[in-house]
Amino acid sequence: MPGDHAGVTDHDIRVLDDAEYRAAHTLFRGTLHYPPAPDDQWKYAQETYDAGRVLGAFADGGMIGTVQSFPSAMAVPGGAVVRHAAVSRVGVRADWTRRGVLSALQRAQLSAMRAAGDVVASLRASETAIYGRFGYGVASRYKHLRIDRRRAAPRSRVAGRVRLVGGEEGERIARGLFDELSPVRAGTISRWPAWWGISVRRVVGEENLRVAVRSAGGVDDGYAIYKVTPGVHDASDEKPSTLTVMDLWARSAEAWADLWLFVLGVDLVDRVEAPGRPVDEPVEWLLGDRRACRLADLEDESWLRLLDVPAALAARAYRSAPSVVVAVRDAYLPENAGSYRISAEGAVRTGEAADLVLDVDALASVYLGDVSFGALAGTRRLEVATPGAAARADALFAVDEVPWSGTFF
Ligand SMILES: CC(=O)SCCNC(=O)CCNC(=O)[C@H](O)C(C)(C)COP(=O)(O)OP(=O)(O)OC[C@H]1O[C@@H](n2cnc3c(N)ncnc32)[C@H](O)[C@@H]1OP(=O)(O)O
Repeated sequence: MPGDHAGVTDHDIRVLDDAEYRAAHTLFRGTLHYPPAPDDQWKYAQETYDAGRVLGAFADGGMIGTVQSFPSAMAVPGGAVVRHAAVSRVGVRADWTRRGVLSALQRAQLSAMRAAGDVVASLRASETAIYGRFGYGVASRYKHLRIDRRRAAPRSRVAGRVRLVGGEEGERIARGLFDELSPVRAGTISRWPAWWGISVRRVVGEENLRVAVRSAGGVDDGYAIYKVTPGVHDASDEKPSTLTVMDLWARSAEAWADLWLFVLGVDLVDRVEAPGRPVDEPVEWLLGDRRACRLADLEDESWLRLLDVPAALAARAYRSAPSVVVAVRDAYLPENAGSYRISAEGAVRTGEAADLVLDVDALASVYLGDVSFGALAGTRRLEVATPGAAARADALFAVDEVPWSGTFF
């Protein structure tokens, strides 16, 4: 497959074999300005390379760019779960950027993922300018909470039992609970087995991760993975002792509250940081002083790509409301382009005139319910051909819970 940006065809794209994964890993890390992974890190990273899912771009006899994806599934509004590719490790060598190498890699990867039966793909973007052109739209956001633990004054105490579980047993319990609790909320995904190795097991020794498991009546029903970075309390160089919540999932509101009360109760901690949390998580309501809990950041989380638009539209549920015809443009996967009639019964292709016209990245942004058609119309991200159509679409696409992924990759 030759590269095809602005007529440039000076590089080739192909699927890598396992002898080439380490070079791809080194290339990607280099684009993020990291040195090659040492052997003890590579041991975990190499398990995340899947046959057929890693592409490389080649020129002058060497690798100049790479992309890959992990096999996963994603929950969509209404509770259905669709095949999902978690796209990651996107990089082009600095001496080959802005010559269409990523564009060619994207074209090849998008087609390959669709052909393999993935319905959606998602990624976490290093920069916001990169992925919209390839059809990815922001479809969920997360918040980063920063809690002054010494002011927080929790209003209640742990009601069930929370215990620290070390080693393999802690990971085993966390994985079991996670697999039950995700994918469930729209936007949540399944984690591929190697995720746990590289994101948890590798980090346990390096960063002193702790796994807290909550139970009631002898049944485990939630967990939190956290780490504590001891502070410095010299008058000249004050740094707070910080507990960071890495992962927290619970089967019930009771379990959720207990896990938060537990982390807020760990001694010799000044600050609790919780990045990557759902936008609607009501932590401040647990506290006597709600101002101890600050919103440190609100960021784009999932950049979603609808690979198979008819399948993705058919998979999600719609509310009862008058139907609407949506026309979709898709430059990279033209088989998705066309009009779809969306009603409470589902979504079907149609030849009827469109009420709304939008690009596939904008469709991805409304798909899980994070933003409304009305908001996109107001910001000129979609064309309204029939007055009132954006409100009709919003009634159909309405969701009860804001989408969230909760898995960083
Ligand atoms: C999911 C993840 O892995 S996120 C990590 C992404 N990787 C990085 O951030 C590592 C550092 N950056 C890089 O490796 C490269 O700059 C990449 C991969 C982001 C882009 O690769 P390139 O080969 O330069 O992209 P390519 O030449 O195909 O660009 C296509 C278009 O996107 C634009 N573009 C690409 N990257 C950027 C960027 N970082 N900022 C602004 N515009 C960009 C180009 O200008 C071009 O626009 P045009 O079509 O109007 O000319």
